[in-house]
Amino acid sequence: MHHFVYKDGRLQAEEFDVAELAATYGTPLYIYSTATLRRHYHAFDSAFEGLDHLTCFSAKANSNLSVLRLLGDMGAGVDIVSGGELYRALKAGIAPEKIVYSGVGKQRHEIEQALEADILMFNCESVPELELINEVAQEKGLVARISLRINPDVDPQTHPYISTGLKKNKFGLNLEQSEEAYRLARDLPGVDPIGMDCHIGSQLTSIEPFLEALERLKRFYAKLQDMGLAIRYLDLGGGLGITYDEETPPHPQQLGEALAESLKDLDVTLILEPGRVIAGNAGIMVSKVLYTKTSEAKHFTVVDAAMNDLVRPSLYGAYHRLAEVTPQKRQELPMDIVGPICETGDFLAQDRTLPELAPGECIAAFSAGAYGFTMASQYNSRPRAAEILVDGDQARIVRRRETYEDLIALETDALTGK
Ligand SMILES: Cc1ncc(COP(=O)(O)O)c(C=O)c1O
Ligand SMILES: N[C@@H](CCCC[NH3+])C(=O)O
Repeated sequence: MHHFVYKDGRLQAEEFDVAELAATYGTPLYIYSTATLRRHYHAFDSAFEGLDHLTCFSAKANSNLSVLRLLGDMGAGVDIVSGGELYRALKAGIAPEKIVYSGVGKQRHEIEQALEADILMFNCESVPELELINEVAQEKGLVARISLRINPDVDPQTHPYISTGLKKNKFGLNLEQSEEAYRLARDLPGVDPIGMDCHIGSQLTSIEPFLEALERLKRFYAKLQDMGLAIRYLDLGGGLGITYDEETPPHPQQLGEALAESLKDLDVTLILEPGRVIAGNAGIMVSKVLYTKTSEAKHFTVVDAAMNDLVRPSLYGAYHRLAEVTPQKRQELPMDIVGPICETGDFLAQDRTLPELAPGECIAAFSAGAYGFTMASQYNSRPRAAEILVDGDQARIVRRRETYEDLIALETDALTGK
């Protein structure tokens, strides 16, 4: 359920008319709904009520400061994968003791930054990383709380680019390597192994892969206990899918119940790192039709948003529902919705049957609240879109549209030095 619905034949974002928002703030435009973010966070977090748990929103899905703050105010922690995300999380007022840090390429300066901030734990993904965390912590006279990211070799049955828990993926350590690494961690003075972590992939539409991964982790947990390690946190990552088209992912409640059953004998705090399931359907991206044209093979609708604004269709062949902001009765036909970027792969949809769209009208790409703006770039020197957050009858610009000056702000002309 989200708060982008049609009323009297016009798309609304909570109490706002989307066409009016587009006219006021310009396009392409990301619009997020406060009520939907709150609703999704609450639905997710309350699905684990009764379990000792911490929900750490995955900042990579939507790292806008206002979104992080909104979720933080509801009690969320944050899952980060870079120093930049740590910086954002702290700026948004997230308590360091609710921050977990994953990623295969943490650098010394990022480790220092996270140690200084005193985050809850590092989800460590290799032995050299473990050794570096130990070294940096010792230099600072600190002890880093860590878990190891275990790659349980479970097929999440999702797009190959977003599977992360298969043995061919770069993430984490396999069970055998993890055992070795925990032995090492136990003896290193600069780290305190307090947790186990895994994240098997994104946009999962069934519970089974989560449970399979958990079973493997539980067997491993027993081994760690025998090794004398006091594991207090079990981080199961994120990954719960959403409906973009006709997918029917489990409700968080179903995941909560299944995990509660499986975890009942374990004395650990469960950490969850949901991203998409909270933010995905809490945002839309609105663009304006520029031109239409028909070749021998296809009808094209050219809009002012491109792959630099929303890359998921180009990158994964991902489906985003597209619909008119002010629908009218007219002929439907198959078309490609394409952007102005000079790449054949620049499309929001291919061979999609939609009403014949007219220049000047707006269309909305739904389910764009996660991995939408965060994956945007300035390719083709296109200033990035504005982001607005609506809350009932209030709308706030939470990131202004970039300007041409922004495009060159960090550059120096080698000739003039300016
Ligand atoms: C380590 C980690 N945690 C959490 C997430 C969030 O995943 P999702 O948005 O599918 O919930 C990701 C992304 O896949 C991730 O890599
Ligand atoms: N960016 C991806 C998800 C990858 C998640 C990061 N581990 C998407 O748009 O679906």
